[in-house]
Amino acid sequence: MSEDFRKIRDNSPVAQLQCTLKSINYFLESMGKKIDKYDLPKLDHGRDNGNVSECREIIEERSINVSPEDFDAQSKLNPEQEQAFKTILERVDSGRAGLFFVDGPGGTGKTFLYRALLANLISRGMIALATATSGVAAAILPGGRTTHSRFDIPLQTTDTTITNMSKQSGGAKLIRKSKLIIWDEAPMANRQTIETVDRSFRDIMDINEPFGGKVMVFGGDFRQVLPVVPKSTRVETINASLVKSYLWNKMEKIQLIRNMRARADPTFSDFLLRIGNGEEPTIRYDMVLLLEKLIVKHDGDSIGEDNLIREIFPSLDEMSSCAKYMTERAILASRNEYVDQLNEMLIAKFPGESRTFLSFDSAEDDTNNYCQEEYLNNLTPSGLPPHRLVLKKNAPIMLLRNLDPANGLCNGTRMICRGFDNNVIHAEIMMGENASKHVFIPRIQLSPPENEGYPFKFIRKQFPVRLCFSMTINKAQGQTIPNVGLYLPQHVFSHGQLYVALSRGISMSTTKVLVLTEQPKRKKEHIPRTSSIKRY
Ligand SMILES: Nc1ncnc2c1ncn2[C@@H]1O[C@H](COP(=O)(O)OP(=O)(O)OP(=O)(O)O)[C@@H](O)[C@H]1O
Repeated sequence: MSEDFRKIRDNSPVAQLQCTLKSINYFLESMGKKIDKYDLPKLDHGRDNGNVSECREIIEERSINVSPEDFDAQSKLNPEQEQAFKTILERVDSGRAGLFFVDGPGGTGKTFLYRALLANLISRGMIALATATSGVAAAILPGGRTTHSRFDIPLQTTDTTITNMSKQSGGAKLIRKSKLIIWDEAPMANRQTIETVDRSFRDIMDINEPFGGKVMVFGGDFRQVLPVVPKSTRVETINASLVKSYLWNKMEKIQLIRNMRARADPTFSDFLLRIGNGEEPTIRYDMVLLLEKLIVKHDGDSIGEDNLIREIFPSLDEMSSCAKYMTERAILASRNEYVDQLNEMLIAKFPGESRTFLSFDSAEDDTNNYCQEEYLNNLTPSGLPPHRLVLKKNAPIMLLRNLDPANGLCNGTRMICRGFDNNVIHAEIMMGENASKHVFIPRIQLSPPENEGYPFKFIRKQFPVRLCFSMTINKAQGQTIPNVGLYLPQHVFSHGQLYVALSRGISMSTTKVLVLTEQPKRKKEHIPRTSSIKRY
């Protein structure tokens, strides 16, 4: 690693050493560890290594390769995408400021458009940054990073906060050099987070214009999931939305309208659009009727879950080692407990010998030992791996931490478990720019977020992964899943959730829904059992 830094012009041995230590520290911190705990030369935290960081961050950006498909995307754009592409490129080439919002229902090709833009600028030697609110959305963009890690945004933002990037930092230098910055899944971000970045950019650029006069492209779909504000009312959630920001009216809106994901099945894409826009008529109790073709049938003799699994994962035994087969399918559910239940069923059916990895759980500051280990083992905080992690070779797994975003290891990255040892998992990345890359995942210490509400600091040492035959609807946002199942033992939480889940699919015949909730009765019309879902 230090070799990389040696190549940098004017880098003295001391700076080279500090650079290397800083890099190691960066990786260790992402695993919840501190460099000071290791027998290494001392890292000078106060040192201004802006030059060095600049080089590291800019070198990283400059090393992004444009894939031939992304380059070709420019010639495949549909008319609305092409218009957007031209408008944004003209703004970049003119050197003027630009603030855009690309709005389009799921599958209308927002990500496709970003990839075409990035390919064009990067291949002309410019720096164009791809960021997204969620790790999953970031992982499918070339060089994609979460906005939190890219802009060093504090966890708690207010109407006055700024980011942790200093004006001299490498991050700030990267911003100054960037010709275009993309922020995907912006509707999922709290407006204060976006405003915090705006204030920082004005400071970094020394220009009191939105985002310091940069060309910014925000994008997303307000029909999908909105910002998560813990324990908030509906009004508070709406107030946290980007549309309530002083920036919203300044954004030039670009509309994409054609569903490119489900373009081969117009009946399905029209149905999705009606669900997304809230135009699908409700029957009773705010329910919408799902088309018969989507429904997985079950009766007293068959267990619905088994039928759903068979629909989405046919011939599991023969296909278990095929990466393409695994990438193209998943069952979505609204809650972690349902996801766990389906994953347990699927790993039991999956061929091969299983290995169980138990976590080491502890409670910090619990000197009287009130928290028994057994109790801690039973806790299932969101975002943490299970205490009992059962793995098999070739099973699909999902990463739960941003271990190394620059190399595609983000919270939400889907991988295939290719092997394991006591303290390491060998995995192959399934999606995005880093697909097919082989990586090693260590056991690390993980804690739930502060607002999870435990009266002690809970620490779990485990591999930061969970099985992902099934995943939560939120985790699937932004992905195309050609064979998608939706498991609904209870009604979805929100209208957006149903829409996100269904719009991952590409056609009616490869999208299947298992509804186990009680159905409302209608007097005259026959409503197939299991065909309606509550909507808010
Ligand atoms: N112009 C196009 N030509 C061919 N395929 C396209 C085109 N635009 C999009 N696609 C394909 O359609 C699918 C959906 O596109 P994409 O993921 O970009 O949509 P999105 O608007 O980002 O969706 P979401 O909101 O769900 O994240 C992808 O498989 C993509 O490759």
